Amino acid sequence: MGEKSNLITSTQKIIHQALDNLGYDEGMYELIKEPLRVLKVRIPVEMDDGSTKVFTGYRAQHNDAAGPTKGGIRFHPDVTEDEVVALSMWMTLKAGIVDIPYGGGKGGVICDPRVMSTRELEGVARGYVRAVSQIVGPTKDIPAPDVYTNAQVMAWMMDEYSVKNSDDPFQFITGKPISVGGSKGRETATAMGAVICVEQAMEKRGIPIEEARVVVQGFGNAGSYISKMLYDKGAKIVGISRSSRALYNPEGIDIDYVLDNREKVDLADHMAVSVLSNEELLELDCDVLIPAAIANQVTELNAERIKADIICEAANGPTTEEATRILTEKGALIIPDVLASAGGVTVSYFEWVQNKQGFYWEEDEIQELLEKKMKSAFDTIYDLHEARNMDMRLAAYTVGIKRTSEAVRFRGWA
Ligand SMILES: NC(=O)C1=CN([C@@H]2O[C@H](COP(=O)(O)OP(=O)(O)OC[C@H]3O[C@@H](n4cnc5c(N)ncnc54)[C@H](O)[C@@H]3O)[C@@H](O)[C@H]2O)C=CC1
Ligand SMILES: O=C(O)CCC(=O)C(=O)O
Repeated sequence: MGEKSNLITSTQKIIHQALDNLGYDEGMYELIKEPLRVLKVRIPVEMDDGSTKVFTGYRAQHNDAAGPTKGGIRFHPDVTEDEVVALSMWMTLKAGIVDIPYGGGKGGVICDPRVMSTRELEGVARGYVRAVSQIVGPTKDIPAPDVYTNAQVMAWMMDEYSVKNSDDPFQFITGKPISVGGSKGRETATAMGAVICVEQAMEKRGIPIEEARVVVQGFGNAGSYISKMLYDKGAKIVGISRSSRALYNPEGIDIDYVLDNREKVDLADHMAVSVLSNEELLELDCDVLIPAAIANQVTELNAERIKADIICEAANGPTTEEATRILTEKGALIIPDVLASAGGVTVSYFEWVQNKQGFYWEEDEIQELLEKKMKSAFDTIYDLHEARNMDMRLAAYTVGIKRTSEAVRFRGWA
């Protein structure tokens, strides 16, 4: 069994424990341990050289008892069905944690946008929507951005959906550009949610933000805004990375400079005391480590050497089960992915609501609502972790699975 399959088995194990905590029987677990639906699709795309390439994609719908399924679509060469399945289960947990009326869904296409032209990327985006069109829609399953997909990709997807569904196509997908029904604050929402959690955790650990040394892995949508927000609040960002390499400077990296120059100088090597690998980055001396890239980064192979006191999982699935055990035993406070990265889906929900009502809120209103949801979610999970002496991940799963399991029971499905 590969590493990705471990994503499913470890998720199932914790969901099982969470359902036990809530007093459910095996029947509930039998239903919830797997998605209700998984669709595999083939997407033919005409490439720039005139050839046709067929891409493989997936859409998993974990459970829609509590509402339509919801979750991002990732374009990445390492996408697998197992990964998409695990990601859809985590989306159910996120929706439960921030208390919004969705179940979990997730999609992915095996492709590498870094080596594709804009035209080819648009072909994959539109082809994916045509391929999954039977099972998605504003009342069934609402996609959103994830790794290597962004607002432009969401706009192409919405436009493709509008070809066959001309009524209110904005409600089909979230994370869109503002001019086509996007929400203010969605682009920064995942980062803002994670930063709110980091601040709450620092308070618990007595670390003043101005004294905090922070390492962030990944400098995309989540990682770059997290770095900028914490930098603006006075934290020292001592390490950052992209897939190719990482920068370290114990005196702190000028994040404004990196953001202003990222196209020109990539990750601004000259600002670093050392240029490292992504593996070395994770082991740097710091107070807060924020994996914000891909899954399976902190494992039993490096967990002992992780020095951070707080690990905030802005990425989905960055820490394995064994690594969670090692870090928890070492006394680290883990803010699990299903909590730390729930800001994105929260503001996606606000976007969907705004699309439905046709009235749009200001950014400060969105941020206020997001802050309220994230703070309340953090407090509920942290209090359960303390009161019942369970690790933060199990506490988060216990809170997160409640909404869907209750909906399943009320509907008589299990
Ligand atoms: N964008 C969103 O709203 C949400 C994103 N997330 C999660 O946050 C994480 C990052 O997503 P985004 O920032 O949206 O993606 P993105 O595509 O904007 O950025 C991904 C970043 O990860 C880096 N990366 C890719 N492969 C890597 C590797 N092998 N080693 C180290 N770094 C690598 C890339 O260089 C890039 O900096 C993912 O796990 C995603 O599922 C979670 C919730 C919502
Ligand atoms: O914004 C959304 O609906 C989903 C975001 C997502 O895919 C995630 O939280 O992993």
